[in-house]
This record gives sequence, structure tokens and C-alpha cells, in this order.
Amino acid sequence: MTQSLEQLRGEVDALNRQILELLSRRGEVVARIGQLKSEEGQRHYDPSREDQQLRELVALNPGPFSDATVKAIFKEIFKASLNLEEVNDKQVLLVSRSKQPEDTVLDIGKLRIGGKAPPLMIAGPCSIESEEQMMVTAAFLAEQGVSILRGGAFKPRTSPYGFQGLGPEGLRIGKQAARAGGQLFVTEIMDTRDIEIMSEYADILQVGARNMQNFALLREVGRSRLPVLLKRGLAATVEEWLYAAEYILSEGNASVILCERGIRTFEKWTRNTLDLSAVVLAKQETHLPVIVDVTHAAGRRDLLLPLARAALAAGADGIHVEVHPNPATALSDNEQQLDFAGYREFAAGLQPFLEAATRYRQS
Ligand SMILES: O=C(O)C(=O)C[C@]1(C(=O)O)C=C[C@@H](O)C=C1
Repeated sequence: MTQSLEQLRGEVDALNRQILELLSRRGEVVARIGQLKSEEGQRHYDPSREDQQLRELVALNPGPFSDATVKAIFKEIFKASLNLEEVNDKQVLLVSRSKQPEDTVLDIGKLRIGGKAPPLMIAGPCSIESEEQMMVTAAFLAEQGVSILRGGAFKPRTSPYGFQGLGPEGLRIGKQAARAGGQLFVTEIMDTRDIEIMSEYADILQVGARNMQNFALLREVGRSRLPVLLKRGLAATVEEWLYAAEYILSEGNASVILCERGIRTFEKWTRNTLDLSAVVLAKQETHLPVIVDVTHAAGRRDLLLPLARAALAAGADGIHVEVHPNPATALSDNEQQLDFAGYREFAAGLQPFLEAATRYRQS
């Protein structure tokens, strides 16, 4: 007796439903495997386990599909399962958008960072060198509408013989200057032992690029309640950067600002390569504010303005730039800091872009 096309299709539909049900059940089991692996810090991809399954399936293959076809179908299933394991992994991250769809907006003093807030400027010298230098800079930047004053009191220098910063005295000067300019003060923390003194002076703690994977430091600033500006490491992937932020959030501090500052590449005409796709990715994948440090990204003054414009167009929540009253005499980074006239020109050139970015964010 020949079966009608309709009957056969009915049989196929019923089999499809069974296959789908089995696939879904398999997916649930795999998700549990994924969770176990995440907890144990194991890699999800396991080629030898895939190989073992393929060999067993080929041995059991009753036909009519060829061994190659069975292998190809199951390889697709492994791929989809792996995705499932990794998606579930990402979803548990506190930094991720899937965990918190809405933007994190930080309220620090009178200032708002992130979300629809206008992009802000962070500026100041690389190192705090003297009271006069900081007071003059803070006054100038206040007049320019800069709301966050930066300056390093503890400096991570390549050479141990380079200027290491004024330490606690630098912190005192930085805070005093920022208060005089009505600004917030951001400065770099390098050592977990400095957390107490830092908390006394800083409004925002910066974790520098070289310390991005200093996990003890990340945990320490995570236990503090101060906002943290987390720079991306010199050679860190976006994933490593976001995991670094996760360390801070996992200790209970959700006030994290990510800062892209260029990465090391083979390019020699710039100090680092500004990775704008990382800015876009960080904005898409996380709910945290993202700012761009154009000074370190470029390492040359002539690129600062176009890179800052591009950063705003890419969705950055702020721009970080180094400004010194007399860069030629600066104790660090004197090649790349702007003097006041340079900053004036930079700010004027950026203004229309800041306004456009503000309108766009509020639309
Ligand atoms: O058994 C595992 O370790 C799994 O992660 C599950 C599974 C699978 O789908 O069978 C998924 C990905 C791995 O590459 C290997 C196997």
C-alpha cells in the first residue's frame, strides 16, 4: 500500500517535533555542563569530547545518512551547544547589558556621567608637580567648563628612576586645586595599601592601564564606594577589560567608568592605536559609561581633536585629555600634553561635536 504524500509529511512533522524536543532537552543538559565549567573556570570548547561523540555516532550509524553527513549535523549541534554555554556565561556578568539593559548613570557630586547626560571633559596634567601648577591648571580648566580635574600623585613609570609622583602631598594639592576650580578630582591608585589615603582625597579612583589586571587592586577598589575610572590595558582584549570591570562590580561597586586609551599595535606613527570599535562594543555589551583618553591613544597633539570628534561620534560619554601649563617642562609625558592655548583650540574645535553628541543622546 503506497502512502500519500500528505501522510508521509505528517510522519515527518511528528519526527521533527521529536527531534526538536530531544534537541531542546540536549540544550538544557549542555547549559548545565556550561554552568559547571564556568564555575570551575574550565574552557567550554572541548574538541576531544566532540571527537569521542562523533566516533561513537559513526559506529552506531544505521544509515541512510552517510557518516560524513551525520558528523556534519552533529558538528552543527556542538557549535550551537557551545554558543549556548558561552551566552549563558556572558549573561551572568554583572557588567553585561543582558543583566542590566538600561545605562548606568553615575551621579558624582553635581555631575552625571553616562546615559543621556552630555559627554563630559576630564582634563589636567599627567603628573601633579607643584601647587602652583595645579592651581593655575584648575582655574584655567574651570573657566573652560571642565568638570573633572585629573593629575597623578603616584605615577606608574616605565623606569624606576623616572619621576614617581609627589605621593600624599600630590593628593593634597590635587584635591585643593579641584575644589578651588569647583571640580571633581580623579587620580590614579597603584597600590591596595593606598586605598585609605586615596579615599580621603580623590572623588574618582583611576585604575591605570598597567594595573588593569591587578586583581587585588580591582577587588580593593571594588570594596571602596568611590567611582572607578578603569583604563583598558595596553594589550588587553575587550573581553579582558570587561572582566576587569566585573571584578570591581562583583565586590559591590557598580560605579565604574570604562576608559579606552589605545592599544599597542605594530603602528609606529602613533604611540598607541585608538580602538574605536572597543568603545562601540563596550557601549553595546555593557551598561557602563565609556570615555576615551585621546592623549594616550595618539601620543601626538595633532591627532587629539579628530580622535576626540570620532570618539564622540562613536558614542563616548566623555573625553580625557592631558593639559599642562608648560608641557615643555613637564616631568612626564611632555610630548603629548596640551598647553592652555592648545587646549583652548582643542575645546573650540570639539564644541560643535559636543553639542551635536548631546542633542543626539537626548533625542
Ligand atoms: O561535554 C562538554 O564538555 C560540553 O561542553 C558539551 C559539548 C556538546 O555539545 O556535546 C559542547 C561543546 C564542547 O566542545 C564539547 C561538547
